[in-house]
Amino acid sequence: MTDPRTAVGTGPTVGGWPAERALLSAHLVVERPGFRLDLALSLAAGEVVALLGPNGAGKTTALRALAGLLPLHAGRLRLGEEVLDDPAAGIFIPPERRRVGVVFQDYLLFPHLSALDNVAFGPQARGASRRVARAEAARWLARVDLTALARQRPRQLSGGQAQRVALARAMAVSPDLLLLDEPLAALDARTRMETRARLHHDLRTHEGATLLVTHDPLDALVLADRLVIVEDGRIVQEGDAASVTARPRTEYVARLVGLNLYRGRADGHTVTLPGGFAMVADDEVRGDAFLAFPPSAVALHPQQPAGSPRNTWAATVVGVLPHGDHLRVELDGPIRAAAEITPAAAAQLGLLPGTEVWAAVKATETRAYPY
Ligand SMILES: Nc1ncnc2c1ncn2[C@@H]1O[C@H](COP(=O)(O)OP(=O)(O)OP(=O)(O)O)[C@@H](O)[C@H]1O
Repeated sequence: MTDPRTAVGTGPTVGGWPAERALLSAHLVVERPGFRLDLALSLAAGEVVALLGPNGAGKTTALRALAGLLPLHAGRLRLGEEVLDDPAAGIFIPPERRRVGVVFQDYLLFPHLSALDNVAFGPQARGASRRVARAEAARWLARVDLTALARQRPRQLSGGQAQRVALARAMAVSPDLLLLDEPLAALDARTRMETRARLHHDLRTHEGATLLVTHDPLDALVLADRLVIVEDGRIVQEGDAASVTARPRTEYVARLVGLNLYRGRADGHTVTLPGGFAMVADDEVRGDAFLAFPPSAVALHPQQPAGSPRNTWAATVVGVLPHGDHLRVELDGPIRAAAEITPAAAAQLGLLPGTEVWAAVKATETRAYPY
């Protein structure tokens, strides 16, 4: 069989596959008062994609449209060989007839049913006999290591266990598309870490495509092969974690990956930012460009540092916040920037809101790239 990844084609690709060969191919257009979702999404079989974005970006709307809980106003949704939604052609397949499994944020387990019957619900709703559905459910519970809890009701389960029952329930219908809406958000930090590792393992064995909606960059980085970032109903950036974190293209993405990011005009190694402040970067770019550097690259001094080929500027401290075992210092000046320094350095500088300092960043720690 020809590997579609090596097939010749000039069209758009998804995870290295031509988009027309993707398992899921969707153009989702949903209109709401004051909001329009307009996203093109393609997912390959076995691929895990994280949909990330700020509040109100349209992530849940996209997930609901894929599940069939919201009809498209325009566009088209194909999963495998089947068109699930195509308003222009008058096609709309209801949720229960889609090969789609959903894990909702609060899991939505039936409180009066045992874990086993919760998982058996899907296969039974799709026509399996009670006996077959329960056998199938037992197999799925074993797969997520919950056989011992099969008879428990949801209120007798911990958050992590309930999450895994919800996952088993979604997977028990052998979905071509698995949708996870903030699957770890309801868990405390410790359970979250363990459950994330479990989920990573379980998703690797899922043969269909998986779309994960999350706010948490760590979930996205650990669980997903590819990130799709949505702002105001549109995709603003997509790619694997390494390329997105190396070259953020919006302020939201820069904050997500913890970088200072600016837009300017580049002329070789110099990037001039709005307001006229110019910075020197290692990269050579011409024309419209992004300039990015991590807060950890910003050194703070009481006086202007002399004699080094650095980017330096006078700044005013506007805030100091703990950040892990460091402090994050918000600076105002010719540019707004965040610096990350040790508590010892902060004490030496006597940093308080209003303190005047000099900031310095080496050109070698500053990246410039076109947009
Ligand atoms: N039931 C609804 N009726 C009308 N508008 C809605 C409804 N639900 C959401 N919206 C609007 O649609 C837009 C997208 O919301 P959505 O919930 O999809 O964003 P989100 O990215 O999932 O946000 P969050 O991260 O806060 O869950 C927002 O402007 C929201 O106000």
